[in-house]
Amino acid sequence: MGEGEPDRALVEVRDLHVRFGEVEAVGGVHLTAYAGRATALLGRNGAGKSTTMRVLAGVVPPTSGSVLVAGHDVRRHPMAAKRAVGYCPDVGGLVPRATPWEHLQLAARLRRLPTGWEPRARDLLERFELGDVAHRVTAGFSHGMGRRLSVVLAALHEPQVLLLDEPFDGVDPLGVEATLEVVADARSRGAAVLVSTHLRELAIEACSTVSVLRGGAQVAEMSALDMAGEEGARAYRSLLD
Ligand SMILES: Nc1ncnc2c1ncn2[C@@H]1O[C@H](COP(=O)(O)OP(=O)(O)OP(=O)(O)O)[C@@H](O)[C@H]1O
Repeated sequence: MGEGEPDRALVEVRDLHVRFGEVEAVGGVHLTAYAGRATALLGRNGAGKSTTMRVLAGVVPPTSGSVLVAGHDVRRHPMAAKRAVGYCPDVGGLVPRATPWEHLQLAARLRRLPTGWEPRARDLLERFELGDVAHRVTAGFSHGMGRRLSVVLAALHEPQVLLLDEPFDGVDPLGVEATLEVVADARSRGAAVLVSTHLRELAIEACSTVSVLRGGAQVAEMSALDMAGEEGARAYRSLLD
């Protein structure tokens, strides 16, 4: 892709505020995510992680602040920003009456992927152990199967910016491993990855940087290694109170 040079910022969020009526969901987030790196968003329920992700995915507009995705302002150039992103939402996003293969076909059409995307799609389905259910409607899928398919759909077009909101939630160890591989692959081809999760240990495994949100604002940004072990757990706990 050629975007792999180190230290190239692919996500630049400055003083992001998002209001829903009386509720301030995000109140001053600053965040930079770089090519070839993965950043974890950690924080308690309601800290503003998913809302921040939704703004980056172009699903929710920012109330104020500046948000650049792959150099595109999400307000002024929403389509260009969206094209750069692959997004696994925390909930929803799947059509119950459609099969995984139909989801992939639709994603390929919407993304205008050139012919020849099918082998990668099949490979992703196999890696996430969804090959056997590729032609079964998703209505009967377990929560973890739905999570795995959402990661596959986010990764299919090899986006410059990969946004994974709670990708490990309810996912079994093989699914976790496949997700970690998708994160590693994205990093190695020069994408920036953002992972929102409650699982500190997996955040450390998947990411090099951790950003901690509290009450809609960022309260810390640190190396993932500083979050490791008992000392890291204590440091994280102290940021949540
Ligand atoms: N559409 C909405 N309308 C009203 N309030 C909202 C909306 N979306 C989010 N909020 C509120 O904004 C705050 C931040 O929510 P958000 O989902 O971003 O948090 P989160 O860190 O992802 O939480 P969790 O870990 O529980 O997923 C919460 O108080 C939530 O109730």
